[in-house]
Amino acid sequence: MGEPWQEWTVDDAAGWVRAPHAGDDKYSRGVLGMITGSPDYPGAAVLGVDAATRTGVGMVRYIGPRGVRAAVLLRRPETVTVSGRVQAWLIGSGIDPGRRSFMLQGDLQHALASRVPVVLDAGALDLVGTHTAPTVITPHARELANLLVTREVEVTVAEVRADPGGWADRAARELGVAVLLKGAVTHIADPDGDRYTVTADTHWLASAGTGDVLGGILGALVATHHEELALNAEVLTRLAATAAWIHSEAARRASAAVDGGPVAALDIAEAVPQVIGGLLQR
Ligand SMILES: NC(=O)C1=CN([C@@H]2O[C@H](COP(=O)(O)OP(=O)(O)OC[C@H]3O[C@@H](n4cnc5c(N)ncnc54)[C@H](OP(=O)(O)O)[C@@H]3O)[C@@H](O)[C@H]2O)[C@@H](O)CC1
Ligand SMILES: Nc1ncnc2c1ncn2[C@@H]1O[C@H](COP(=O)(O)OP(=O)(O)O)[C@@H](O)[C@H]1O
Repeated sequence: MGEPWQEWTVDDAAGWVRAPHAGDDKYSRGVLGMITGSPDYPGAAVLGVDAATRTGVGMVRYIGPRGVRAAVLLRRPETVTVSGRVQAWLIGSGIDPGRRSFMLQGDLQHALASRVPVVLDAGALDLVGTHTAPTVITPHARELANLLVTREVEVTVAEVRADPGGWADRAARELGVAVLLKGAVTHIADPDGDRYTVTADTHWLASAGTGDVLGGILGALVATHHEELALNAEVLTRLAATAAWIHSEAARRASAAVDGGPVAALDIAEAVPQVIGGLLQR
């Protein structure tokens, strides 16, 4: 038996955000490398880069096809689109695993050989287990069921939806990585038995691209905590829970700003700095 599930609170989240200090520069704060988006899904890259930038990372290095780079730069001109050293990778949002170009395969191999912590999302979930760096995966129920089936664990989407905690936990043990299973209640588990939940405050979150925003928030938190992660890889689950909490709270604030009305993915990214400001004041 692992630990009981613990709902991640505002005070828990406040322990995992930090403001830069006088001695910092963009590199010491952490650089997030992102291999996301594709000609079919350029928006996923734009959403993830915007969310990561607004979470307060030192630099985002975006690696992707020319047209997607242009879209990213139009929204976030501070993004650097040349390769270089990074402290963490976010890989897979908006990538079709069945349509990886030769160039993309090379970029993926290079990223996964670099041994810095990795967030694997959407079209990169199949890469779990191909590298040794600390890893957190961010599937929704269908993606988790598909991934487990490829690893010879018989499970259906309906079964994952009926027992998300049990399957997040099982996946963490089977795959040997931290798992953030998305849903109205997000379950975060790791192979050592850490288990956290984040219960979404608003169901407006159930719309296209909000998962890409969550990936950006998490990637930024992982990059900015690279020093702690180098000492203790278990920190990944706490960063994942914090990312889910910030995401939920940003959606709540964005909806509250329109009297409880609908929010779209970019609205959530735009609310992130205020959420982080509030956490820093605690
Ligand atoms: N702006 C962007 O760039 C965005 C990019 N995104 C990126 O897209 C990629 C794919 O992610 P995803 O989670 O959407 O796809 P996936 O897990 O393959 O599920 C497909 C399943 O859905 C079902 N289905 C489809 N239509 C349906 C319908 N009308 N009503 C009911 N069911 C329907 C379909 O069922 P079928 O039609 O086969 O019966 C199939 O089972 C991923 O890389 C992500 O990052 C997204 O974040 C969005 C914003
Ligand atoms: N019914 C719901 N209520 C609240 N949050 C939800 C609900 N359904 C999904 N979410 C959240 O919305 C996000 C959807 O992410 P994802 O499924 O990856 O979508 P996309 O691929 O379109 O970005 C996740 O953060 C998930 O936890």
